[in-house]
Amino acid sequence: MTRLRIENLVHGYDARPVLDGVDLELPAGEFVVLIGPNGAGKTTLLQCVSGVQVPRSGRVWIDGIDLATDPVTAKSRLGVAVDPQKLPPLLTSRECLQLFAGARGLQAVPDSTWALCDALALTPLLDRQVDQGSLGLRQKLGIALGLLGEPALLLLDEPLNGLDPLSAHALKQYLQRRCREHGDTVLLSTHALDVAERFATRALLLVEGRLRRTWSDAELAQIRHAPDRSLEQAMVQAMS
Ligand SMILES: Nc1ncnc2c1ncn2[C@@H]1O[C@H](COP(=O)(O)OP(=O)(O)OP(=O)(O)O)[C@@H](O)[C@H]1O
Repeated sequence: MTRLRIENLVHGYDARPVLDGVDLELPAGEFVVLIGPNGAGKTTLLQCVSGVQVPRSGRVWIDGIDLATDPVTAKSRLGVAVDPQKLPPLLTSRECLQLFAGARGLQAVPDSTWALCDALALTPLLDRQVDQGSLGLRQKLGIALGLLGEPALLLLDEPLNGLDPLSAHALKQYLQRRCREHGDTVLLSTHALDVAERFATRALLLVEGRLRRTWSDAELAQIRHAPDRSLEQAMVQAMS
């Protein structure tokens, strides 16, 4: 089953082109890491898939549903981390989770979300008001809220920035499990190349709005097991 299909996606801001004809097809169960230099268009690409940006042209299907013609159903399959700046400041983290669960049509916050809160060391802080939490805490809450209800396609834009190493590791393991055990698909942008090397089943290099290079699961495994090779080195080669 194809979780995400993108066809000839073009987007830009004012007269400036940013995405220059992106084609992509991601099957169920893939953990895909999007890498590329600053300004390559990674956030813009994720925002075109999540519907935050309306592309100038091209099409996006989520679980076979056209984002342009049936955005409500398409977005119901999506999990997108909530921006820590946009969380309700006066609610506690627990109240935010309950509110978002209701908005997703759930009777209660699912056990899987509480388990993620545990893994991210968020549980002891759930009754603290959002505006009294650290940025890292708000970021963890934004991730837990975005992944609530076990959506099939998870879009995460630099989710590891600001997370302590233990929480970052727990999140990577959680995402890997979602892909392996539930057949969910993750598309995660990052500058942390170890995520691609150690956790991903595919890495994509975006340069100037175009997908320049893809590393398959087998290629990533080769890089992982060769002491003299690294994705950093492979990325530099692909860029030159
Ligand atoms: N809202 C916006 N209005 C105008 N230009 C924008 C906007 N958002 C992004 N851009 C520009 O689009 C280009 C791509 O930005 P984008 O944030 O998608 O890149 P990125 O690959 O995510 O970068 P980074 O790795 O630095 O986060 C950049 O030149 C950026 O300045």
